[in-house]
Amino acid sequence: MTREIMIAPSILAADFARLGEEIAAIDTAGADWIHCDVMDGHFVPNISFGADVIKAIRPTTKKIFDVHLMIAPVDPYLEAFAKAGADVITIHAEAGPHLDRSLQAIRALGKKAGVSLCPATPESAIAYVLDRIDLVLVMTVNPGFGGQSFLESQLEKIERIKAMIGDRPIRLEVDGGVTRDNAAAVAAAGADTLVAGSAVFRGKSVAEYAANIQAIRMAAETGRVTKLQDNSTQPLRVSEAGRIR
Ligand SMILES: O=C(CO)[C@@H](O)[C@H](O)COP(=O)(O)O
Repeated sequence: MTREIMIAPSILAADFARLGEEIAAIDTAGADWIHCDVMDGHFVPNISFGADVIKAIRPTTKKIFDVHLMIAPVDPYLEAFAKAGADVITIHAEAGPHLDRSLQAIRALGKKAGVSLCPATPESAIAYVLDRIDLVLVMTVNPGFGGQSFLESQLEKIERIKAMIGDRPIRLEVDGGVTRDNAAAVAAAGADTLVAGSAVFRGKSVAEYAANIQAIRMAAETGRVTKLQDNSTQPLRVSEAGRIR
C-alpha cells in the first residue's frame, strides 16, 4: 500500500526560547506532524522536555502531535502525555518491561500507538505486536541527540519492516539524520513518514523552513534531490491537515 508522505519536523532542533513561535513557523511552513522528542537522561544520554512542555505548546497548532518517548520506564507517564495532547505516542521496544502491555495502554487512552527500534535492534522485536500498533519508528541514528549522521545500515531494516507491515494500516516512520539528500532512499525503502530536525530548522525564516520541508518532501515523493539554491522556486504543498492514514 502506498501512503501519502508526511513530514514531521523534530522540535528538538528548534530554538527552545521561542518554542511556540517555532512551532507556529513550521506549521505555516508546511509541516504535516509535529515530532516531539522526550528524553529522560536514563534511557538516552540526554534530557529534553516532558509532558508539561507538550501541554504548554499544544495550543500553538492543530497539527498531529507525534510524541516519541525515549524514556524508561514508560508506563507511569503514558497518561500524562495523553492528557497533555499527544496524538501518537511512540515507545521503545528496548525500554520494557512489557511492550505489549504498554501498547495496549496507549490505545486504551484513545491514542495511536507507535513502537520504535534503535539501530541495533532487529525488526523481529515487533513481530508479535503488529496488531497493536499504528506506527513503527525506525531510528536511523542512536537516539539521544539531533544532528547526527544517517546510518545507511538501517535502509535494509526499513525494507524488511515495510514487508512485515504488508497491507496493515501502520505508518512507517524514519528518524535521525534525514535530509533532502537521503529522503529519496528512505522513501524508496518504504518509509512514508519522515522526521527531520536539523534539516528543517536550518535557517531562520518561515520561508527557509518551508523550502527545507518542501525539498525533503519532493525528494521523498519523486526520488529527485532539490539543490539548496533551487528550492525557493518550488511551490509549497501542504498535505491535508496531516491526518494519520
Ligand atoms: O529522536 C531523535 C534523536 O534522538 C531525532 O528526532 C532527532 O532529533 C532528529 O534530528 P536530526 O537528526 O534530524 O537533526
